[in-house]
Amino acid sequence: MTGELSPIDKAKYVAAKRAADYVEDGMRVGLGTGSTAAWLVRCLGEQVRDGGLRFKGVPTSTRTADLARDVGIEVISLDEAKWLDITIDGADEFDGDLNLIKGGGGALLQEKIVATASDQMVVIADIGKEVEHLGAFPLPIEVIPFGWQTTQALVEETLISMDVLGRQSSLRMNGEQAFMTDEGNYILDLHLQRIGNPRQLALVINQMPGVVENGLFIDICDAVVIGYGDGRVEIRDINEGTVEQDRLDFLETDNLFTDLAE
Ligand SMILES: O=C(CO)[C@H](O)[C@H](O)COP(=O)(O)O
Repeated sequence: MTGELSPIDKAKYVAAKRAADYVEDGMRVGLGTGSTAAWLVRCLGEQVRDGGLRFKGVPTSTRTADLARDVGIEVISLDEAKWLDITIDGADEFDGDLNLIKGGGGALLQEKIVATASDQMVVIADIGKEVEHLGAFPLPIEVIPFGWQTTQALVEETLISMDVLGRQSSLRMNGEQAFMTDEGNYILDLHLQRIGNPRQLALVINQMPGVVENGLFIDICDAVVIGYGDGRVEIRDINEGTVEQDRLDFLETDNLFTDLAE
């Protein structure tokens, strides 16, 4: 494994590294899913092993649970934790109101449940995830397998009648098979291009029979830690705007990769 990261991975890494500072001894922490969240889990694992950090993690997917255990984080279920101090997770898009599209990794249901059960949600993202209007990234919706094509037709007809759907929706695949979520459901990706009213859309989609949840996170995120490929990080807070601009170096990255390769 090489120690050299691409600019986008550097951006993800510095965002995750900075966000790890939010975690304090004794906290119950929601751990997101995806490549940026994986950096966070590795950074936190390092602090547990080398710095004596003690916290309990609630993963948002089996992937994150496996990684968290591998790096030495104590994993508990959401029901054991009951309520969380913070959730830190990635996103596919964030806008100026810190509304999000999530679910590119297919974990949106657990991610939304865990984030909503937290005192605060902090998103970690490279600057490429910032958008003026949500929707260029296909909006994932989780549907139950029973009658999924009927659900898909209902979603399409409703959204076309609302002038929201640009193109068709597609069933997410995993090779030849339908992609299956941790809950045994399917994902439909909606190709919308631009979402004019995300709040209304989220409500409309969730009212349809067969839909379990959608990937719009409205009024859930409190702050975004944004990483840049040159090592800069910026923190945007929902109430106070940009609250921090800093620069992290990458010296520790090589250690992290060496550790992972061992
Ligand atoms: O919502 C997610 C998983 O369901 C991820 O947080 C989102 O897809 C971002 O992933 P990445 O950090 O790999 O870009």
